[in-house]
Amino acid sequence: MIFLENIQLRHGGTRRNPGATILRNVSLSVPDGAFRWLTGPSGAGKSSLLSLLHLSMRPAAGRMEIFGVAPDRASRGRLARMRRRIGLIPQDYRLLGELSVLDNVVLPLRIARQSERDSLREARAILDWLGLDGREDVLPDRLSGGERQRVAIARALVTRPDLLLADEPTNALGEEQARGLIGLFQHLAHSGATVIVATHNATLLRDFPARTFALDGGHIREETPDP
Ligand SMILES: Nc1ncnc2c1ncn2[C@@H]1O[C@H](COP(=O)(O)OP(=O)(O)OP(=O)(O)O)[C@@H](O)[C@H]1O
Repeated sequence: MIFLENIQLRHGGTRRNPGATILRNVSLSVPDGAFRWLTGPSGAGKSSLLSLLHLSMRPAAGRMEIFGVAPDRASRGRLARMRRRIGLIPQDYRLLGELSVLDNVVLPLRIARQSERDSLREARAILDWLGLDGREDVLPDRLSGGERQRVAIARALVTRPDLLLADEPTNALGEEQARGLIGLFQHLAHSGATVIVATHNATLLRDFPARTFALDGGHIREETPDP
């Protein structure tokens, strides 16, 4: 369960200068096992909201709970454990350039100290599903944009996160791949994960109807009901 109440988020603040307000009075709740779209014009605050939910940014004001825990009251160790339950597909992928495709995808499992054999098996299986078999040993800068995006997707999915945050996860993919991916995300939600996907893609929004948060100017302009 995700719960935000009157959240305010600022970027680039210092002690003297509080920085620009990016999110204003954002309140929302998302139950476990729900799929939600997040949409809105460029600069509306979608990536910032995902960073907040990824526990990469702290709100300047408001109340927040992820997995029933208020991050501002959690210990450092607890925060780290919460982060490990969250998968993020960033808009800019953030792959490690000196690591192969396979090592980028295995890394979160190594950090979680899973057995190396199981980790490699799981990473290979997900790379296969994403059509990246045969690309395991390649460095990210030798990949196409769509391949890079699929590596970022594999890295987020390999830990089987309880909360999956995806920032424009289909913008470098073909139509067929994009539809397959959203189908997979909805399947993950049916299996109990909470999935939030930021997109501008009107075709996907139409073809995969789900409750949608429409952000505009840093606040939720509209929350469409379940279709
Ligand atoms: N590190 C930063 N420092 C200061 N301002 C920032 C920073 N990152 C983003 N912003 C500002 O925050 C606002 C929201 O940006 P954000 O990237 O969250 O929007 P978005 O809805 O994801 O946009 P897009 O669809 O273009 O990705 C914008 O005005 C942006 O300029």
